[in-house]
Amino acid sequence: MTVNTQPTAERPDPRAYGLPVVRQSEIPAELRSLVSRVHDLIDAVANTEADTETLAEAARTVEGLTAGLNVARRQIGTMVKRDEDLPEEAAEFGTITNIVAGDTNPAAPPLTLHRTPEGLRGEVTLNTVYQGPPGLVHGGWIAAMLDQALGSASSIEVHPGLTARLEVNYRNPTPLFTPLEITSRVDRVDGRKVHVSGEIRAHGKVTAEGTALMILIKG
Ligand SMILES: CCCCCCCCCCCCCCCC(=O)SCCNC(=O)CCNC(=O)[C@H](O)C(C)(C)COP(=O)(O)OP(=O)(O)OC[C@H]1O[C@@H](n2cnc3c(N)ncnc32)[C@H](O)[C@@H]1OP(=O)(O)O
Repeated sequence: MTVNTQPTAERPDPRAYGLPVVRQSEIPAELRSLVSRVHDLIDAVANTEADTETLAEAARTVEGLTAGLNVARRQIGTMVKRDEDLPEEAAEFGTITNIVAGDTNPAAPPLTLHRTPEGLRGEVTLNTVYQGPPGLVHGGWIAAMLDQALGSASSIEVHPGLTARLEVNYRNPTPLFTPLEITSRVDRVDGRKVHVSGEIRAHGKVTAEGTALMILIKG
């Protein structure tokens, strides 16, 4: 997708870029169930010490399932429309396979962010699939979650944009298997430049802080 990043006052409609849009309520319960089970499967595969016969049988089964699902694939860039209760021009769009928050991505935690009077807030608990150092969240993944939270703050509060610069300060280790609170907000808007910031907290203590510059895309 080529994104034209000229100044604009109106929220862009992905359909104008030839991108299909799926409403969240249109995602079948069966697909949500499959995504959840494969999410658990990824964790099981990453950690299994099962015998080789069990592993070989699992590989054959998964290969067959993969072929069955690949008979019909979504277009790259398919978007999901969130906040369905909001008018079209105020709704948030995101790619349906987004690695941090995608509704249909079994590798995503997923992180769901909600509006608060201060900005956005979400909670997520990560397992060893997201592990870097022993028992801790991978630093790249911390950056990815902050990027998502900061980008969403711009997208929801101002206008969608692309990350031009992201800085992360790792203040304390971010633990696995612990509810993480993620917050973000818009600090300043300067034309097409949106300055955003956010934090990740565990047990109320900041583990990572992020600041970013988002450049607004044209609608
Ligand atoms: C289609 C439907 C849409 C729906 C959509 C929904 C999206 C829903 C989002 C959800 C949340 C996602 C969260 C994940 C967000 C990512 O992961 S985005 C992916 C990672 N980022 C990228 O791939 C961006 C790659 N970089 C680029 O494409 C281009 O450099 C940029 C950022 C678009 C800017 O290029 P440009 O549009 O040509 O802008 P340019 O004229 O160079 O600069 C404009 C201004 O910004 C300044 N600037 C630009 N870059 C920088 C920088 N790095 N440092 C400082 N200043 C800078 C310039 O100096 C200029 O300032 P002024 O002269 O106006 O004072």
